[in-house]
Amino acid sequence: MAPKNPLCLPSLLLPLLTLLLPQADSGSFVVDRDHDRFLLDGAPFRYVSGSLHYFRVPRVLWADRLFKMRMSGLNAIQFYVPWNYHEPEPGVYNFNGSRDLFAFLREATLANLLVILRPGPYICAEWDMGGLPAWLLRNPKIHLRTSDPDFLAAVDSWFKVLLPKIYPWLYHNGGNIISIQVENEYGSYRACDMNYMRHLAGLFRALLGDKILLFTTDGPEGLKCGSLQGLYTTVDFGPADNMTKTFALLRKYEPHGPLVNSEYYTGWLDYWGQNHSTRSIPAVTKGLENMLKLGASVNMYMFHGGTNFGYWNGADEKGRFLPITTSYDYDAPISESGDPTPKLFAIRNVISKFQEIPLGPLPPPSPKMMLGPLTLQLDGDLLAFLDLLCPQGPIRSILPMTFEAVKQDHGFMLYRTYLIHTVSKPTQFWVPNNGVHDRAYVMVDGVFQGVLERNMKRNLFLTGKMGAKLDVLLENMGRLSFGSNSSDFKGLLEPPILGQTILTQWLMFPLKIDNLVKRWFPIQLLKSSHPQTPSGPTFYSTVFPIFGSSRDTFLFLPGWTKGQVWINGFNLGRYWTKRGPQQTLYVPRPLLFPRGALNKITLLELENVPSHPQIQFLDRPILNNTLHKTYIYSLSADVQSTSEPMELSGH
Ligand SMILES: CCCCNC(=S)N1C[C@H](O)[C@@H](O)[C@@H](O)[C@H]1CO
Repeated sequence: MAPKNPLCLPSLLLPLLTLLLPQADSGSFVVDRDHDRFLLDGAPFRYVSGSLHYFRVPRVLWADRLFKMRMSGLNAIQFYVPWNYHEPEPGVYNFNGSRDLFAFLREATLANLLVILRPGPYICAEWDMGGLPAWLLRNPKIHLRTSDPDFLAAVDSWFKVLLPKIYPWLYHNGGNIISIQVENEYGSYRACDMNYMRHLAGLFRALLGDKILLFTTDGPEGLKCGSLQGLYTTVDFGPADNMTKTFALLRKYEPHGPLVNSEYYTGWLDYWGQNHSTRSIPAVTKGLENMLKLGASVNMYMFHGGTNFGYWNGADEKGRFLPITTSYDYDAPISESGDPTPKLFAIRNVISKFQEIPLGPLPPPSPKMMLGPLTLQLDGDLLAFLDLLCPQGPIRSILPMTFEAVKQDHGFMLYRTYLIHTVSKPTQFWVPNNGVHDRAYVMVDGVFQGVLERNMKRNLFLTGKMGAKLDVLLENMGRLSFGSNSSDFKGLLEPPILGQTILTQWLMFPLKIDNLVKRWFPIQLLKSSHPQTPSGPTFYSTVFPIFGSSRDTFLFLPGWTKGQVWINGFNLGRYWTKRGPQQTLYVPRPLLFPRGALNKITLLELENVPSHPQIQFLDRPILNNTLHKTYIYSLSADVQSTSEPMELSGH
């Protein structure tokens, strides 16, 4: 399967040498401007493609998802490469396990699917910082997505590692990659720096050779600044947009060649605290059929969304900071748990009018598991484990430092100071210039006082004796992934104020929570000898066996407020039961140990624990908490509805 590099030449030399060496009769994928179409190996070709993101699906499930996409009638897939997923630190690269994108390319080949690759460097995708690594912000003056030499140096260094690895996978080299996108909707970015786009185009050509089709994608309003001479221009729009007008606009940039919609939205993303997004089947299928009738090539975004595991979700800012939910179900044709939906069959039916569909049935939905309720034990307040969570000890500074300044990219950091005088009357504690990025959980001498949140007007009043410990746990809820006009630094961006006093002399504790949870697994911590009354961020856990085989399931946390979950040491993602709309977290079956082996679940609850610290595993997702109200009453009378009304309120 490995594409051609018969002489095992140094990967950087390959593109140059292919210019000299006669090419074996390898494949070709080109634009035929005379007939407004693509040609694949000389024959007319139209792709019907779907997006799925390997970085949102456990590796053992890739083949399953790709098979279902092929059986849906797709002949290609499209996916991004998140830079921050593969270069966790400058010069440190990770292409292993679920980050082995070359294994994913191999699986796509086995599924008989061509590939449209989108390596960025910026990808948006509701992914943390749109795929750009947070360590870029250790240089606070860097101008992202511009010809800023510091930014370009990091981009060059990354692409000089990635693109030579991609080169053998190009279609004309025997691989399955038929086209490659440069940047992502650059026309929607304020900078509009054509030197940057030209630099990228030159870099891609130098490292990938002159045969691969390079293209750009923009919304209609972005075509002016996002397109570039020498890169094939494509557009993105959804079912509610005017296809005729949008393609007419595209023709101003590509008078000849195939019409391409690189992102036809089959659904949409979800934000914590907002209604669950859906797109209707008739709207989606009508728009798809109209484009296919025109002979356009279409990529459906998303065909399978998957999950924002860990801390990987991004965020948007629309007057308010809006983090993306853990579920990236996207109301896509293949559900978050990999099940074909009615939307998939409707789309498959449309495709069958235009091209051959593989014979045979779609696999049925996977069997699901219900379990519980399970009661969790209190392991202890987060503060009780500070030495283990920050073994190297705190960083001391007069003013608070950002996550980036202390080289903590994701998760949580504890900021500690001491009251220099007694505050006997309730006194306002706040951070000027909206400086909480993104949520602050405030404790005085270990007693939880409440929460401050970015872009949310909320007052918090404290009292405390001179010398009392003031702890502020800062949660990074994910970096802006779209349209941000400035870098999204995380942490306490300004020194907090208590009454009239600016608080200085801070200790910063970057918290390695994932390392500790992994160390705790699989043992069950001894019950804390002195049962505390939990206050503020607190760890809970339990162990449980699954008899028989493990199955997909959905973790439901009735009565819990907000926090993070780990299953067998794997960071499943964030929950925010109190805010919704997502009420359950998808648990992929490969994460669970079958046949009686003990599984361990650990929660870090950040705010308030229910009177009964229980969890359940359900056989269906709850992504729209109005559904939750009806469903939960049919589940069991003793589990009260926990979510608030849909609009943002309270915690
Ligand atoms: C609120 C819209 C955020 C901007 N994103 C848009 S328009 N989209 C285009 C973008 O290219 C893609 O990566 C996804 O981010 C998609 C939305 O799912």
